[in-house]
Amino acid sequence: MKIYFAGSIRGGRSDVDIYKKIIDYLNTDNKILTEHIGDYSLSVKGQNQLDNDYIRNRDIDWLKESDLVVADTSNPSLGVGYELAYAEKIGKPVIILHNKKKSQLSAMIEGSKYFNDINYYSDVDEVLEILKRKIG
Ligand SMILES: O=c1[nH]c(=O)n([C@H]2C[C@H](O)[C@@H](COP(=O)(O)O)O2)cc1CO
Repeated sequence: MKIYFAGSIRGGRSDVDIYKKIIDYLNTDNKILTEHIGDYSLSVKGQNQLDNDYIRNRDIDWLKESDLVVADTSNPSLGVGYELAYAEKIGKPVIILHNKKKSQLSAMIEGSKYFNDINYYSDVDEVLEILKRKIG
């Protein structure tokens, strides 16, 4: 299955360690289209060697191509919010992962009936357990 993983870049990189573990776990039996999100060397500046319109159009193409969107919303990110709204608009299945110790999830996500697979976790073991249960 092709999975679009969404996680914060310019919104802040403090959760990169968790993104990397999620991506590595999911990549064993699936294809993660957005592996760069778990790259430790990618800073809060993002993929600055690329034009913003290139990044946006590439990511929307990947989102459309994916079978499933998995988003970590713990670190608020405009880009992740945009991707989630886009996924809702085109009817893509979405699994949301949210570290309850880190932040309160936006009402725009929690308040949308479309997002009916929101999973709260408190550490990396728990997030991997959730993915194992849901995806395998
Ligand atoms: O360089 C980038 N590359 C990229 O793929 N993105 C996408 C993927 C992430 O799921 C999301 C992160 O958005 P933000 O940078 O606003 O936190 O946007 C975002 C940026 C920078 O905004």
